[in-house]
Amino acid sequence: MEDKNHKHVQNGSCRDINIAVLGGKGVGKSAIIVRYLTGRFIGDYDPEMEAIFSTNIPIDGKHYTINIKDTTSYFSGHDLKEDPIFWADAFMLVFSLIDLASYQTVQELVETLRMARDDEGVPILAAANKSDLVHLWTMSSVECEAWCSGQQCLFAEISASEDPESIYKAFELLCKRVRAVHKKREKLSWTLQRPAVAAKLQIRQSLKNLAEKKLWRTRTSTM
Ligand SMILES: Nc1nc2c(ncn2[C@@H]2O[C@H](COP(=O)(O)OP(=O)(O)OP(=O)(O)O)[C@@H](O)[C@H]2O)c(=O)[nH]1
Repeated sequence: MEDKNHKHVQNGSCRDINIAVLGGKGVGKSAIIVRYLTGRFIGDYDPEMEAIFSTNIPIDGKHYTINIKDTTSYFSGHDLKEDPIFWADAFMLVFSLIDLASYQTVQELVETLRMARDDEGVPILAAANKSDLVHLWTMSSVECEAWCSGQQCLFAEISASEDPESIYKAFELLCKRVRAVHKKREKLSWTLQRPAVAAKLQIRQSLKNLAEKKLWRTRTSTM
């Protein structure tokens, strides 16, 4: 996504990827974004600040503009404002490995976002931050990862203060997943614009439905 020195590359025609960074209070949302965009770790941020930051980067040879929304804290899925939910192409849900409540917030957020956007296949990455404070962890990173995989969420263990590489990799993973979703959508719309292909697919689907119906009838008649 970036060159070897993690310099963000500026270039001409770009597609946009909007990423909303959500999570509980003090989990490190601003620290992660600043680390990603500037390569630096800064100790304190204005907690009221809500802003969008942009950068141009290449992903697999194509140029993208990544817009990152730093949101103020959301303590539960019910407090979530609608704005970032429908603005984003992908979500980075941050929790702190030293704050169990922040993990529960992320679990609630996954449920809320799935309900709001699931049919669109919007990628979600759960970012377990503050991995450097290993002596203070209140949960097992392995268990968090297992939960995420059960929810079809991406997972990354990161540290904004000590491990910049982990932050770059997490954003890269998320952007690549967005690109895969875009590609799938483009392929679908290409297919739907070609009546002959669409008709072929429809016939194939009807035959499949028919076969399933027959199988179901056979099963129920032998019960
Ligand atoms: N040790 C350690 N501290 C971190 C890390 N990331 C953030 N912090 C610290 O955690 C505190 C909160 O970080 P912020 O980036 O302000 O967190 P936030 O989620 O944006 O906070 P709110 O906007 O108030 O919800 C700050 O004191 C950061 O220095 C990390 O990876 N390791």
